[in-house]
Amino acid sequence: MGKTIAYNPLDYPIYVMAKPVGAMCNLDCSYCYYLEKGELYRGQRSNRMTDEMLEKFTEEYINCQTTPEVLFTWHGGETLLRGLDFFRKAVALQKRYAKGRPIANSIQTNGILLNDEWCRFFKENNFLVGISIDGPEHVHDRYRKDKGGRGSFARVMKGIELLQKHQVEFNTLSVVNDYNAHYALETYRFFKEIGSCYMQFSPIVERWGDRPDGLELLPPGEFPDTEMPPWCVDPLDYGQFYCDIFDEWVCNDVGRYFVQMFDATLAGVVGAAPGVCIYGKTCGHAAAMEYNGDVYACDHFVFPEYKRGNIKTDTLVSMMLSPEQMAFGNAKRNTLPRQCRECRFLNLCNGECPKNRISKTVTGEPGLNYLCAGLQKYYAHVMPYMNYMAEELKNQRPPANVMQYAREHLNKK
Ligand SMILES: C[S@@+](CC[C@H](N)C(=O)[O-])C[C@H]1O[C@@H](n2cnc3c(N)ncnc32)[C@H](O)[C@@H]1O
Ligand code: SF4
Ligand code: SF4
Ligand code: SF4
Repeated sequence: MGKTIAYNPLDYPIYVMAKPVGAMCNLDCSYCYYLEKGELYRGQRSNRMTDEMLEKFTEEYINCQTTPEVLFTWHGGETLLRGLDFFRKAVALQKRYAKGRPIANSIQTNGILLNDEWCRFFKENNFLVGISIDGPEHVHDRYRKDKGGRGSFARVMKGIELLQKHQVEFNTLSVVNDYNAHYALETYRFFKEIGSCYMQFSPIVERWGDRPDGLELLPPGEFPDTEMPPWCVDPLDYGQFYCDIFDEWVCNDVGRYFVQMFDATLAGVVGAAPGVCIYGKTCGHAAAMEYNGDVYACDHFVFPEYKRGNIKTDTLVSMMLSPEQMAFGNAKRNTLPRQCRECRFLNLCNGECPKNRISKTVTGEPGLNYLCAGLQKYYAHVMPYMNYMAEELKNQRPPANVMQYAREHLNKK
């Protein structure tokens, strides 16, 4: 595909998560889906984004946004390994090409390399920092280890203390795996204690396989009966994890702590957009760009068959509006099995993420989400409280009123 369209002609948001470094990290988390992507770039001289690529991306990314504000999202590998100078250049380039438009930056990191200098930079430039931490020490260190097999908890906590010292805005990103699924309340309370007001919990759902390109984790649709790594979460445990956290949240924490899943569910109940692709009707708006400019359908679909092109030869708009990418995004809705189409929670769940649709329905139809049983358990559990909050919102009263109702109701159970 040649470079044709440079400006976005549609009211279609385009997000591209950029990777300043490829599959390079100072940790070696057992469950990491990303480190093996180095196989796709074997033999390359470097896996760091060049300054030229950064400039090209910055200019084009700003120009293709239809909203006044432009949000840059930086991910890795370990994002901070690209060094502070790179991000100083990034901010300078953003200023140059934004021509007065507001710019926001969010960066995802394991937190190990944070020091005073990084934190000052984040504070001065208003970065939102996402920190990966799975819970208290025994939970976090279960899988988030370094290459010598040592847990990384103490180092991450030092990083969080530095962020707090410099008053950098941060949120936490955690996985839900076979282990911490059983420590829901301990994990949630730990995050409250360390001052994480915005929490996101992502399930681990992976399958092992043997692909000719050297990748060992599979996209959906391939090798249906293959083995799952032991750190994957059981669907019902996943549902219970959220139910346990919800009960504490709905009695005490509404309006003080934000859990992405609860916000998305409430949005669905009031008929608003969920704010996160996973629970949306369609997806495909958020691509991932490798350090060398290769663009993939989504960060969870970095496989050669989902590559949309390279920013050196194709524009972001032509890649994001390509028939393949549009079909990818619409497939989220168009390939739902009957069980989902007839599900009473469809408008909230929308079949969750297509990456996790690796199971079959009771009638043997493929494409059911692996987490379905847990999702149903969660939605059934929270519905009375979500409906209560929706009613309060409709009557222009604070949704936090639900706490009184929930305390009375849950205590009776
Ligand atoms: C791949 S890392 C890259 C950024 C950085 N190194 C970090 O750890 O935050 C991004 C996020 O993906 C999560 N993650 C890693 N492997 C995963 C998997 N198999 N399933 C779901 N999330 C995973 C990590 O815990 C982390 O929060
Ligand atoms: S720190 Fe991030 S990139 Fe590194 S191994 Fe862990 S999850 Fe993967
Ligand atoms: S595949 Fe999943 S993570 Fe990727 S855009 Fe779609 S819903 Fe979001
Ligand atoms: S809860 Fe299960 S059946 Fe219902 S929409 Fe979600 S995945 Fe489909």
